[in-house]
Amino acid sequence: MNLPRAGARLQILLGHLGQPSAPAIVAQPVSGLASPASFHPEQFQYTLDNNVLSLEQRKFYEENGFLVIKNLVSDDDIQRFRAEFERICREEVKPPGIVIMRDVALAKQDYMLSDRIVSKIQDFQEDEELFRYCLLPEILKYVECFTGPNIMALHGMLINKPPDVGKKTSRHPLHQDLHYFPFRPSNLIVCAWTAMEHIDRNNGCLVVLPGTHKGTLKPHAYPKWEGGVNKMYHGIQDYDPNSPRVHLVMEKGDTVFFHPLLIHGSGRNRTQGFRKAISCHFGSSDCQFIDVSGTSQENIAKEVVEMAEKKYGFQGVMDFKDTWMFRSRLVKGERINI
Ligand SMILES: CCCCCCCCCCCCCCCCC(=O)SCCNC(=O)CCNC(=O)[C@H](O)C(C)(C)COP(=O)(O)OP(=O)(O)OC[C@H]1O[C@@H](n2cnc3c(N)ncnc32)[C@H](O)[C@@H]1OP(=O)(O)O
Ligand SMILES: Nc1ncnc2c1ncn2[C@@H]1O[C@H](COP(=O)(O)OP(=O)(O)OP(=O)(O)O)[C@@H](O)[C@H]1O
Ligand SMILES: O=C(O)CCC(=O)C(=O)O
Ligand SMILES: [Fe+2]
Ligand SMILES: [Mg+2]
Repeated sequence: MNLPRAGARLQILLGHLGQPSAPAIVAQPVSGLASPASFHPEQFQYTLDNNVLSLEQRKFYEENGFLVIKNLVSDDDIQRFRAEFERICREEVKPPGIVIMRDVALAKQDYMLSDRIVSKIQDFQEDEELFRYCLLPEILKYVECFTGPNIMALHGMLINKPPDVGKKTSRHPLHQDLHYFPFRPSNLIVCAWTAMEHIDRNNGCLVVLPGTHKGTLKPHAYPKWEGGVNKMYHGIQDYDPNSPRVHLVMEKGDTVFFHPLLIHGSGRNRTQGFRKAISCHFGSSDCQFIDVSGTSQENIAKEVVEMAEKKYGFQGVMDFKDTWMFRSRLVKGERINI
């Protein structure tokens, strides 16, 4: 078999295929995390006991499902991520495993690959320069409040939201990131998302529906948008249109941590600039894979497996769980289940 460059982890994965896989657990309702040492054990379900968050911050996350930390990532680091992103767009470096996405409205313009057509890069775990983001102590310090000490980087993205060409394709429909993930419990997963410049409603800031992390995972599908929808940008069909929305205005370096059930999206970019953010999903390595067969996640599982088969050029050997197994990397503590 022609092994892809995605590296050792994929080889290890393939070596294990055909052997009995780790038992999958079935999706279960989210139960509260025991927090024996907590002062108010019954109060905290979404955060772990720690000395990092103030009581006020902890209560805010519990209630709202997100927390913004101002000025967390330095200008120097952001400059380095930007420079590496530009190198990748110019194809000066080609990190294995990376997935480059163009906006659907720009896809058919056959420009050379450049930072003016790339809307997002996914899976930068093999790019040591971008992966530095997932290792930053100031990020991990907060991540640990949600995941505990054994931390996996599950998925990195650098988002380069393009100016909207008038078709509104630059929007990201309202969704829950958990839709993409075959592991649980959800409370041990968190996204860190850092603004790489000033971001507000003009260039398409993050929009969140506070408190929705207390709900369940909703069915997702492609929104019926006239101007087209980007590949895999599934959205929630039946969200309450009157549910209060918060537009997160952020400065360069500000970082929001949010729960994978929090309903969020991002609006149209009305400026001529490419709005940049860098993010990573983290999870506890104590999480366990679930079998998504027969659940609302079946549609995305099928798409991701098809994409992975296309990318790596073989069929029928990978399932949804495998695609996640070889992309994730340990960043702190010990690797246990995932
Ligand atoms: C294991 C490897 C797979 C990993 C995949 C990544 C999985 C991501 C899941 C993680 C979720 C994390 C948490 C939440 C994240 C929420 C999201 O961001 S979901 C959005 C993620 N989507 C992607 O990452 C898509 C990745 N992009 C691609 O794979 C490609 O860019 C592509 C969209 C498939 C196009 O690739 P390519 O074939 O190289 O491009 P072309 O040859 O130019 O076009 C072919 C064909 O596709 C049309 N097209 C191009 N771009 C898009 C687009 N953005 N949306 C829709 N359609 C697109 C193009 O028009 C061509 O069509 P034609 O009819 O065949 O001419
Ligand atoms: N018709 C729609 N269906 C589904 N999601 C939508 C729709 N219109 C907007 N959204 C999503 O809802 C979120 C919030 O939209 P909202 O209109 O409040 O803000 P915005 O689009 O960011 O700002 P503005 O309306 O000023 O452009 C965005 O994530 C957007 O992608
Ligand atoms: O537009 C953004 O930066 C957010 C995108 C997002 O929510 C996602 O990719 O999961
Ligand atoms: Fe998201
Ligand atoms: Mg709008």
